Amino acid sequence: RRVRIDVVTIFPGYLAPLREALLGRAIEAGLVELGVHDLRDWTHDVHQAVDDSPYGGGPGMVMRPQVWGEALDAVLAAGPARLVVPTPAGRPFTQATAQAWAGEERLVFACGRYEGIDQRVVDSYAARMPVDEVSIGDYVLVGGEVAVMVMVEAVVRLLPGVLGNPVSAQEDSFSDGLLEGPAYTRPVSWRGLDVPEVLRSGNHAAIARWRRDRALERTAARRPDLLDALPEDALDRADRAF
Ligand SMILES: NC(=S)c1ccno1
Repeated sequence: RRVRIDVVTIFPGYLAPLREALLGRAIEAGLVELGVHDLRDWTHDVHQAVDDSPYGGGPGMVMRPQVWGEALDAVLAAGPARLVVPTPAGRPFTQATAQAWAGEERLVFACGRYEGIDQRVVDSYAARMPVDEVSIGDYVLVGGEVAVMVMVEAVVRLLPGVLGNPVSAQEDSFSDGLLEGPAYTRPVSWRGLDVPEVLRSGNHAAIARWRRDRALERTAARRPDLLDALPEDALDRADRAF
């Protein structure tokens, strides 16, 4: 099953890293198809204007609906898709979002400047297809391109055949609702710091318990909100003892 991903942007070169390394290999292996389109290809004026000043006044510029409408009509002509618009004003993009989108056949990402795309673009397409305005975090970027790369990587790594070891996608941070704990590899001692004994004990129950305790400890310290969001039965007695 291949996924088709299209990205519309005024900075197509910004998306070049998607063709590197793991994602590049997934594209070459035919696990994912990637199309990057320059929004300015759908302008008709000599200045290739893609934005204009906002009605109601205020700082910055807003991206023009006509250009976006022609671009998205052209890209969407290839078939139904989920339209994704990265924006700081969006719903949070999480691992659950990535899991859900990994099941889609087609994703189209519209990269807008931070000041945004004329709302009528989202409103007109939302009438006939799924449209998600999502945020990768509470900070402001210059445009949506970096956010699209984050989301494409989070989705594509979940596709069958992309990760060498698919189990790790299941055991990701967040898959059990907790942050992952610390990881270690050789040498046993490095700059006076030793690998925790238990990890070399061969006692798999003790190792699992230690790892769970470290995940609970880290989650409580860094992301208490994730602990609060855990379902009632997620923590067993040993967890609670922790
Ligand atoms: N936080 C997100 S998704 C964003 C897009 C543009 N600027 O910030």
